[in-house]
Amino acid sequence: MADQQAVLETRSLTIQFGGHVAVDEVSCAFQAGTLTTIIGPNGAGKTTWFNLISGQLTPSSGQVLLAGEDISNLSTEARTDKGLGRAFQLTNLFPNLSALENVRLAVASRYRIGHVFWQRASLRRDIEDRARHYLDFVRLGHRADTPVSYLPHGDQRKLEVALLMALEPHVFMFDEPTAGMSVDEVPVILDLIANLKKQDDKLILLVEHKMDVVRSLSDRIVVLHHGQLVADGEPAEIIASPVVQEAYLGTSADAPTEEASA
Ligand SMILES: Nc1ncnc2c1ncn2[C@@H]1O[C@H](COP(=O)(O)OP(=O)(O)OP(=O)(O)O)[C@@H](O)[C@H]1O
Repeated sequence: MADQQAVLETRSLTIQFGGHVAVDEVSCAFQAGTLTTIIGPNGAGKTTWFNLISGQLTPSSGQVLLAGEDISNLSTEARTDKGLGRAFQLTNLFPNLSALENVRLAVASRYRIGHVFWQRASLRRDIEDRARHYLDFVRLGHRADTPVSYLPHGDQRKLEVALLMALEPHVFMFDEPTAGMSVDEVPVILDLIANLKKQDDKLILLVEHKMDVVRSLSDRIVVLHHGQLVADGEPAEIIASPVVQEAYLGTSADAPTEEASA
C-alpha cells in the first residue's frame, strides 16, 4: 500500500483568511479503492480543505496532486475533467428539466459533444443508455420524467449522485451527503455510497458528522482541528483516541459519542 501511487494528495496545503489560518500545512495522501471520512468540530477547516482540493479556493501555499500531477493552479472545471468529482448540494441541478434530462446533460458533457454530434443516432442511444443506467443505480428510474423541482429533497440528493457518476470521476467528494435528509432517506444515500465503494478503483472522500455513518462506511478517518490534521487511521482507533475526544470535547455538542450519533 505504501508504495502505491496516491490518487490524490495534499502537500503542506495552507490557506489563510486575513490573520486566520483555516487549513494549516495539511499533508495527506489517498489511495484508490478506499473511503476516507474527514471529521472535526465545527470550523475545523473540513469544507475549506475540500474547497482547496476541488479548486473553489486557491491555497496560500502548498499543493494538490492528482495521480502525481500538480493541479493546484487548475480551474475547478479542469480538475473535473481530470477526474475529480464533487457533489454540490443541489446547486448543479436544472429544476425545470426532468431527472433523466439532467443526467443526460451530465453524460453529454462528459462526451464533450455539440448539437451536430447529438444528432447521431448511435451516440444518442449510448448517451441515453448511460443516463438511464446512472438513474437506475440511484434508484430513480421510475422518476425519469419527473421535473427535478417536483422531486422530494432526498430524491434530488440521489440525482446529484447520478450526475456525479455520469462524469465518471476517479475521485468522489461528498460534503455532508446526509445533511437535511429525513431519517428514512439517510440509509438510502448511504447505501448508494456503499455501492460506489464496491467499484474498487474509486477513491471516495466524505465530510460527515454522523458518527454511525462514519463508523460503518469508512476505511479510514482523518481528523482536522483548528485547520491542522491531528489524527489519521482506522475508524475504531481514531474514534477512541484521546486526541479526537479532546478535539470534540471543545465543542461538546459534536462529540463523537454513540449518543451524539443516535
Ligand atoms: N471565505 C472565507 N473567508 C473567511 N473565513 C473563512 C472562509 N471560509 C471559511 N472560513 C473560516 O475558516 C474556518 C474553517 O471553516 P470550514 O467551513 O472549513 O469549517 P468546517 O470544518 O467545514 O466546519 P463545519 O463542520 O461547521 O462545516 C472557519 O473559521 C471559517 O469561518
